[in-house]
Parts: sequence; structure tokens; C-alpha cells
Amino acid sequence: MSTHPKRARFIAFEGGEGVGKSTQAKLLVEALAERGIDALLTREPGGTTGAEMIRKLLLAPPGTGWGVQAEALLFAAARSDHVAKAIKPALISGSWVVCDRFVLSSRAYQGLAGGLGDEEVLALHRIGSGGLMPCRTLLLEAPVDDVAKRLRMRDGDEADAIGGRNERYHADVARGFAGLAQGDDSIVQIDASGSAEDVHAAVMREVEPLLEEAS
Ligand SMILES: Nc1ncnc2c1ncn2[C@@H]1O[C@H](COP(=O)(O)OP(=O)(O)OP(=O)(O)O)[C@@H](O)[C@H]1O
Ligand SMILES: Cc1cn([C@H]2C[C@H](O)[C@@H](COP(=O)(O)O)O2)c(=O)[nH]c1=O
Repeated sequence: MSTHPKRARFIAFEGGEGVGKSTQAKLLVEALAERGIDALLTREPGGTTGAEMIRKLLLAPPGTGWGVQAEALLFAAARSDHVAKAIKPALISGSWVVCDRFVLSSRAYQGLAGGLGDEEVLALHRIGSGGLMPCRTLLLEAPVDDVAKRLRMRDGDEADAIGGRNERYHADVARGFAGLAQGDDSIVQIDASGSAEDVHAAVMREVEPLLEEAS
């Protein structure tokens, strides 16, 4: 039986398309397991049956697609279900939660790049999810050309409805993320341009103090 830490922690990985979030989230959960810490590995949009259905609607939209308001509401609805049915119960049970994207993605994509506004996104988050924030958000950043190569290797020419938006949109997303990290101590920017092992080492340097606090 694994030992539960005294204080469960909620960690989110954030960043643009293909920067390595899923890879690092999985490596972190494995590293926590080696230390006897249970962690729920989950993702957004998704993580519950309903939220995974909303994910499909968002990434392969029917008809002419969603306007930014509808898109933000759908992300907030998916998150609300995810928080209520998966994230909060895990934290209450003493498990850590490692989430591949969370509300910072809505702030950067819909709020800033999409033009809806940060306050509006935060208001939806307060209504939908009680304003729950991760203890630590690890924002992965790497040069656009490096990431484009990784995405070509993984996906070829395929992209979903949001990933396939133009370069300007994604540049605005990257600027949005970086801007939101300024002045928020819970968001740590991590250079994700090195090997997966190097990036994992940088992640563990940020997580180590949380492990000490929790032990
Ligand atoms: N540090 C790295 N160096 C080189 N390749 C990497 C690195 N990290 C991940 N990759 C590879 O790059 C691709 C994208 O990684 P991953 O799926 O983890 O990114 P992601 O940020 O979760 O993507 P998405 O935004 O689409 O969910 C994968 O094929 C993965 O194996
Ligand atoms: C949570 C969240 C996600 N998005 C976008 C970002 C990506 O384009 C897709 C998710 O797919 P991935 O496999 O994680 O890259 O959705 C968004 O626009 N807003 C959000 O809140």
C-alpha cells in the first residue's frame, strides 16, 4: 500500500501545442509513484466521461465551429465536471493531481489570444469550478521551430480545430502565457527546449520543495 502525503498537491502543466506537457506530466507521476505518492494523471479538456465528450465537440466542432464565447463556456463546463468529479475527490482522498492543462490555457487561448478577456475567463472559472487554482503551474516554453519539428514527427500534417489555428494566434497564446506568469508566484516558467530527461530534471527541481512540505 502506498503512503499518502499529509498534504495533497495539485500541479498543472501548461504551454503551447506540442511543447511536451503530456510527456512531462507522465514522467512526474512516475517519479511521484517511485516516492510512494499516489497521483491522479489527468488532462483538459477531459478527465471525466462528460468532459471527454465536450473535448470532441471542441477539437472537432460541428458545422461552422464555435464563437469564442461558446468555446470558453464549453471549456469552463468541461472543467467544472472535471473538478467536481475527479480533481476535488482525488485531493480530498489525499492523492496528488497532475493535470495536462488547466485554467491558464483558457486564460491564454480564449481570454487573450481569442480576445474574450482575462476577467471574463476567471469569472466563468469562479462560477464553474469555485475558482480552484493549482498549487503550482509548470509553464513549458520552447522555440517555435523546435516544437514544430516535434509536432511534425508526432502528427504529420494533422491538427485539431484549435491547434490548426494560424501562427499569429499561437504567438498570441505564447505571449499570453508568458504575460500571465509575470507577477504570479504559483506559475514557474521552464525551458522545455532540451531533451525530455533534461526537462524532467528541471520539473523535479520545482516539485522538490512541495515534496518536502508534504512529507
Ligand atoms: N523534450 C523533448 N524533446 C524532443 N521531443 C519531445 C520532448 N518532449 C516531448 N517530445 C515529443 O514531442 C511530441 C509532443 O510531446 P507531447 O505530446 O508531450 O506534447 P504536448 O505539449 O502534450 O502536446 P499537445 O499540446 O498536443 O497536447 C511527442 O511526440 C513527444 O514524444
Ligand atoms: C484546456 C484548454 C485547452 N485549449 C486548447 C489547447 C489545445 O489546442 C487543445 C487541447 O488539446 P491538447 O491535446 O492538450 O493540446 O485545446 C484551449 O483552447 N483552452 C483550454 O482551456
